[in-house]
Amino acid sequence: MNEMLKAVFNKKLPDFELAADFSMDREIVAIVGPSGSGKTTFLNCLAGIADPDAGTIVLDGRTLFGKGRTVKIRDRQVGYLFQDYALFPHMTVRGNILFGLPGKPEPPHVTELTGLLGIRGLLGKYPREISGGEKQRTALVRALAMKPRLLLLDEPFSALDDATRIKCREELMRIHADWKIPVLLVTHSMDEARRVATRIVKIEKGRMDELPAGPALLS
Ligand SMILES: Nc1ncnc2c1ncn2[C@@H]1O[C@H](COP(=O)(O)OP(=O)(O)OP(=O)(O)O)[C@@H](O)[C@H]1O
Repeated sequence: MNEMLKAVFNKKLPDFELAADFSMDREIVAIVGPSGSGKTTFLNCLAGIADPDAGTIVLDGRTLFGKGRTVKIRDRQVGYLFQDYALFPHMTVRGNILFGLPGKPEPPHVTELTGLLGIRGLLGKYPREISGGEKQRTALVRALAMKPRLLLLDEPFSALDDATRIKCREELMRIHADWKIPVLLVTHSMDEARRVATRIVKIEKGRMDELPAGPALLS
């Protein structure tokens, strides 16, 4: 396996310790587990929002954390779609997407993504003027705008109605087929994990375990 991401680290949380031992290729891996089990903390450590107490995180051969080194968030090239989308309310869809990108002209891949996700007509609107599904698409384009080497999605579809959720999932899978970057998807839904991911990892009280693939085992 061509290992794109390897994360082996520990982080103390109030009630237990997150013990991450995880690696992945250019695939979609679902992270499941009960509320408060450490899923978001795991993503935060990968993104650089939180630091492990000890261990290493290596992405595409580059050490992001460990061996006396902590690469800053903005230098990690990790795209992160937060649980609540976290769009800036005072910025338009275009402003949100291009925030943090150097230079003003819209890069061609952003034009392509906004076209693919059908939000070109919304670029001048503000988050309060668009629907949940449109916010989700905007947040996804923003997470992809800086061409990340790793994409983290924290319950990206949970606030959407069924039809929009199915459409957004399909779009994600199409983008993944195109970009072929590793994608980590936190979800509460086993059904979603099974539909979208090639592997499923369960976190429970900070312990990670790979679940065997196969619908019968994933009820
Ligand atoms: N910055 C923090 N300070 C103190 N405690 C924290 C912090 N971040 C997380 N925790 C605690 O660590 C545990 C794991 O939280 P985390 O958000 O990673 O869980 P989760 O699996 O993502 O939960 P959910 O599914 O509800 O989003 C929880 O008990 C939480 O209260």
